[in-house]
Amino acid sequence: MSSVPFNFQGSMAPVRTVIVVSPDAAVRSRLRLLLAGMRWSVAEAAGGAEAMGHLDERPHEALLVDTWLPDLEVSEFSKWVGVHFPSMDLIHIDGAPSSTTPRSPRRNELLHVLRQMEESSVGDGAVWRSAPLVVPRLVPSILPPAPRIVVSELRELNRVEPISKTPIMHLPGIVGSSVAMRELASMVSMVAPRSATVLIEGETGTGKELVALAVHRLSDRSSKPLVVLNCAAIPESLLEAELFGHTRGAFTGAVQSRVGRIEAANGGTLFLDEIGEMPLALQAKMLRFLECGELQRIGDNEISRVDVRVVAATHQPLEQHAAEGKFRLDLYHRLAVFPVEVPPLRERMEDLPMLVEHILSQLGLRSQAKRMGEGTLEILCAHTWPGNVRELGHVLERASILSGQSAVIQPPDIRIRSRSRAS
Ligand SMILES: Nc1ncnc2c1ncn2[C@@H]1O[C@H](COP(=O)(O)OP(=O)(O)OP(=O)(O)O)[C@@H](O)[C@H]1O
Repeated sequence: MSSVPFNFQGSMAPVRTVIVVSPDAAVRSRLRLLLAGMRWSVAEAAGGAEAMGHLDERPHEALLVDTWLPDLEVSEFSKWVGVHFPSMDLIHIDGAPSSTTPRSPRRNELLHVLRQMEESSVGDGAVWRSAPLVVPRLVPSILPPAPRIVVSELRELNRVEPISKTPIMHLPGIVGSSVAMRELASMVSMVAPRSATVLIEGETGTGKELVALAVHRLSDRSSKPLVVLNCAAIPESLLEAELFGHTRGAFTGAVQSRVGRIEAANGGTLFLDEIGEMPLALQAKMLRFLECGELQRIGDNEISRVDVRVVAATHQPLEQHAAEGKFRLDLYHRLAVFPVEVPPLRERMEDLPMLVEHILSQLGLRSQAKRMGEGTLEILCAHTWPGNVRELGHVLERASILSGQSAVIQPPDIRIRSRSRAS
């Protein structure tokens, strides 16, 4: 097959789009180069969830998927692709056929690129296929030529918490395969298709917002709006109008009538972040809405009905606050129809390597892609992460800046504020 050179001047824009899904940046970048030379426009994803994000943004013609993904079972992911994008070609990166997808004329072109890559790698003695970086013992004989994470460190981590054989449930955008995260994923997958109210509890930075997003995206409301309201970010005096809307002249400054967030979410999901910050008086009105689905704008005599699923999140001990009278107990019970707890990072440190991979690949979209040098994961593992995944993201972003032009983050680049260091 002849390859059509890619014209960088733009007269021959890339017309075919493919997502390369592999946890191995070297595999991704080699495929990107080869495919770009054949006029494929290539998007990269380090895992299944990231690939799903790309697919959500716009359709692609094909997916090249590695033999192992950090966040999803390849079979689960392939099944998901088959259901949601039945006309898209999915090819496993080792060239194995996929029974779930059709054979397009361009499939041969992609297989040709894979063969080219294999041949060029064999020439220099390297094995190109991506090895499962985080679970090296599953495929001990295949290691990538330049692993970004030192395998011995990963073995240590794997010893702490063996990877469960339970299939990984899919939570879009959420990385993790620890037992706790699998349990969370299974709970979310079960409740998402229902209309039950969900209360997401967990420390700051654990990913509660991502879980709320997953509940919406995995529900049959996903094509309808997801409206987010952070109860802590809006002054108490404005919160009621923001939620319920108002008529013109309902209060000083209400120069025109306005739809509230609840109404804006009709048919979809309303995510109330930091629900613990909602004033008590408004909690009573919220409870009434949750009980009967009826809505009355401020200043309006009319009552309307809306179909809104409510998902709330809090980092506060809401049950305790309810017992102390700081939060309405009846509202707590109404919200906590289905409570889910997002575990703190320190209780699922086995997720840390794949979170690091994920965050570095995200940072790599904005600037130079980096990998972790020897000894760096040990430093990260010694910390207790009070700010959880958000803190990890900040530490890695700082490390990435401090590493300058180098593609490798070294131990001195990792600066964790001593105030929050593990004792
Ligand atoms: N499991 C995860 N996989 C990938 N990214 C994650 C994960 N958990 C958290 N993050 C990232 O960490 C950051 C914080 O997550 P998020 O805002 O969802 O946390 P939160 O629990 O809602 O925090 P807060 O209580 O402070 O609002 C985000 O950038 C998010 O993308």
